[in-house]
Amino acid sequence: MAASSISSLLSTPNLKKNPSLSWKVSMPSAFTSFPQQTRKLEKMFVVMAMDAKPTVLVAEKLGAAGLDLLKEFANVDCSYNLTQEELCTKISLCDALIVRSGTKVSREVFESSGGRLKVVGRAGVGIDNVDLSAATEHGCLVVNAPTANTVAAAEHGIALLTSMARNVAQADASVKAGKWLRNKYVGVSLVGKTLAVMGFGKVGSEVARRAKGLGMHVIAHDPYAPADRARAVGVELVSFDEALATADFISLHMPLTPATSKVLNDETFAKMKKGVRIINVARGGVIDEEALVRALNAGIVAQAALDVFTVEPPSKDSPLIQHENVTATPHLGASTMEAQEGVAIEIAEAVVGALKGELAATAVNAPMVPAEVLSELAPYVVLAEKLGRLAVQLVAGGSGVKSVKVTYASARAPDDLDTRLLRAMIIKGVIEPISSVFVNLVNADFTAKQRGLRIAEERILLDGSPENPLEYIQVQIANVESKFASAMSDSGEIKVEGMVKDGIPHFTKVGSFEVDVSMEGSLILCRQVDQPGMIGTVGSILGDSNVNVSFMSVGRVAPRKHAVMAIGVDDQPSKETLKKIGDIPAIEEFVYLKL
Ligand SMILES: NC(=O)c1ccc[n+]([C@@H]2O[C@H](COP(=O)([O-])OP(=O)(O)OC[C@H]3O[C@@H](n4cnc5c(N)ncnc54)[C@H](O)[C@@H]3O)[C@@H](O)[C@H]2O)c1
Ligand SMILES: O=C(O)[C@H](O)COP(=O)(O)O
Repeated sequence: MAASSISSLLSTPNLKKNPSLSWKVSMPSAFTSFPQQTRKLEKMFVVMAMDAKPTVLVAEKLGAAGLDLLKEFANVDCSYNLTQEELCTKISLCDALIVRSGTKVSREVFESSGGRLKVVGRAGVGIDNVDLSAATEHGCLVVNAPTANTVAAAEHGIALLTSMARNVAQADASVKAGKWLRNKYVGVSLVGKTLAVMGFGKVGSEVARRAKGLGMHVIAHDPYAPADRARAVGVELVSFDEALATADFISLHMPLTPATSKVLNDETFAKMKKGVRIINVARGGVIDEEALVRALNAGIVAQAALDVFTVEPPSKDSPLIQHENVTATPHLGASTMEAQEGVAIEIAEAVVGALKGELAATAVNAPMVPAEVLSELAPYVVLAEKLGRLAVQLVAGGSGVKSVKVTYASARAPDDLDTRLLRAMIIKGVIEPISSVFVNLVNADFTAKQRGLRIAEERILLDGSPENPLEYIQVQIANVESKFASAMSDSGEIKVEGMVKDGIPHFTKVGSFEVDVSMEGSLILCRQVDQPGMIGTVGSILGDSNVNVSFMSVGRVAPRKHAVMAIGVDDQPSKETLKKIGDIPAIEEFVYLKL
């Protein structure tokens, strides 16, 4: 593939005004639907012959500066507090929709749009309220505003920390009720106390800076953050268990992902210092709320200050909300004048740009590249992203994900294979599973740099026929510990490798073990004593749990020594099923990875 054809991937498609029509927008967008990697690539050139301005539905309050920007370009319908039914009715007349966290943009909304909806703008960071798969399948771009409310969220986290420590909310309510209970609301000091920041990203690092200013000793847990970045602000990165065991205060700032769902639960509360205090301005789902009530009643947790909840708004009668040691705010982390003006401008610019057919740096399910360019690279793009996902999920700790080395083995001459697209997808695969950031072709290198992630690329020129772009791709992550020791190379890096077979991405090597598994669904890796019956034993456990196996392969360095079994599964096995596999005597280690 000539380098020049790739450069067009990074350019902004020109908007062609068609004089024959009052307005014509061509939005070149080709989405590779990663969840269905084998899905034939679809080229979706959306042509909107517009006799009038596009219509933008603003379904939640948006700052005036953003509304003014939108009105210069489109008809703007501000309709708040719509029911799902009302939203589905209105959306069929709209070209763009802007929401915050309070509107569920479900598959039904995209279906009701009838193909007219071209972009959804999330005026904030988290897009867990938007059905991304449905958006992509319906050719709808999703953009967000990932940075404008960071400081606001951090300030709210500090506000909750300090007001909780001094019982401000409870004391205020009692004074307003005509009481004067000075002895009841004796608080605790912050200076010298230990704050554990769980998730050292944009918000978490800003909270850490402010807590240091309050004289607190700040530690952080974030398996993926570079240690030197934490040290730069006087924060020590520690293990999850160490954070729980030593913190006087715990502040949550990780995204809601399958790995962080209910990460605070009965088991982890039991590991905390008695009397710990919890702050959550991330996502409600990272806490098992019933377990938190139990921990509060048992005195394990002295107080909790919560801005986010698994169901919003929470029930007024919820035991958590009604608990006297809980301070609650209605998801106010981003609710400052300044933050709301910032996200409003950011999202308005992104939505207008998208309607003009421009690639947006804050696109979440970005249009990858025109189909004709991807037609040759499509399976390798999916392979690259999944290898990145595989590698980062194996990280167990260490000094953070700072250095990723990518090796491309190809018989193609260097200038006949532009790897920028593959590089972007590997960055996407490494960052997205551990962050609320969404990586696309436009922002990949910026996002990596922002997180202190260095990507080194190497080529191996192979002999043989150059008909295939690549023989294999290898991804290595250095200076980290691995959840699966067998994934470590002889030189101490996590190493995974893959190739494309018959158009399907295959996982072909982990550490020094050769395997061969189609990269569909999810993956179980086991290292076991190489002996007869292992495939059957593991297969039976999965079968008994109704988990369908898509692929199974065994790699070994020498017979009757050790082997690695790689099992592709269509469904996520339960924790109990995975435990049964781990309990097989011959299984020395295993790990479950979502692709
Ligand atoms: N309450 C609010 O109004 C409000 C406002 C802004 C952001 N948020 C939420 O706060 C969260 C963080 O936002 P951000 O902008 O800082 O995101 P970010 O992506 O910058 O930071 C998230 C950090 O979490 C880390 N992480 C991922 N998995 C982890 C794990 N298992 N354990 C520990 N750390 C882990 C990542 O490495 C990353 O550094 C998001 O969920 C976002 O939606 C809420
Ligand atoms: O993810 C975010 O940006 C915050 O949760 C803010 O959500 P909001 O826009 O509903 O305030």
